[in-house]
Amino acid sequence: MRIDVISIFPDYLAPLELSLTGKAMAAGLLDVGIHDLRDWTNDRHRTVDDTPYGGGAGMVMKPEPWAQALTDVADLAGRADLAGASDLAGSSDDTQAPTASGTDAAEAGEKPVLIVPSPAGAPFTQADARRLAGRSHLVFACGRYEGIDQRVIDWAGGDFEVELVSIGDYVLNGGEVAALVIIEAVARLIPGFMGNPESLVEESYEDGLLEYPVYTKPADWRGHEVPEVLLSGNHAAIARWRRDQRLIRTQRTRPDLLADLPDEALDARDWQV
Ligand SMILES: CC(C)N1CCN(Cc2ccc(Cn3ccc4ccc(-c5n[nH]c(N)c5C#N)cc43)cc2)CC1
Repeated sequence: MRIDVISIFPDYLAPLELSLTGKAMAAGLLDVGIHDLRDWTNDRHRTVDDTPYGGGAGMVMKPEPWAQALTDVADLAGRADLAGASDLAGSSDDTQAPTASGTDAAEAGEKPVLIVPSPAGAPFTQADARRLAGRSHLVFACGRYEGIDQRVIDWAGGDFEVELVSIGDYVLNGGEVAALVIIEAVARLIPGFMGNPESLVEESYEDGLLEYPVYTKPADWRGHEVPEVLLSGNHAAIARWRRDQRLIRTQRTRPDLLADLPDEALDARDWQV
């Protein structure tokens, strides 16, 4: 998979080089290009914003730099000679060979997905992460100010599959944090990304239930003891206890998730809180 991120604060995306994402890049599972939108401006002040038509507070991001940046970045999956890409770990120069997936996708005519974090976006879910993990080229447009001129979104539909997404019902100052969240949620689902794929199976939101509580040594910590069943060695009882804990936790914290589950998933046994 290739991921490109365009932002006026490219350093915001530096955390992608850490931990698993960094390892995935080094392993060639993931190619990440971080781009400064100002590289596609033509004036001395590298201007990316202007006052809003119709008046109102704040500034709006100009369309032309975005259109030029997106056009160049869309080609990246198929070409390695484009300047402006400050590719992260695993390939610091611009001559990085395009990833097979990226090239194949471009040749196969698969459009890159343009993900535009926005307060007006559709809620981003685990199902979206799973879906996007199957794509070859994701491009993130990280806006700032009052947002990006709407005509960019309308224009981009020709070369991209455009998705406006929101990571939650709270207000951020820009799209970079959302891009980091979405990239982490997606990248960890790329085959080979997580050391132990088993750890992806019983996860919150994967099957509609929150995960069970976890414990480690010591068995008695400041008078708080580990539930006895977990020390019993009875794997069937442990599995049943964990399942019950997931149901109890979900009912307490996210009853809305229970409503979406098929009856057979709710287990006839007595687990109600
Ligand atoms: C002046 C007056 C009337 N109002 C002023 C606030 N306006 C809404 C408004 C609010 C903040 C921003 C800042 N911003 C710029 C790009 C950008 C991308 C994502 C997000 C974002 N916020 N929350 C999320 N879950 C997000 C995601 N994903 C925020 C972004 C942009 C726009 C509405 C108008």
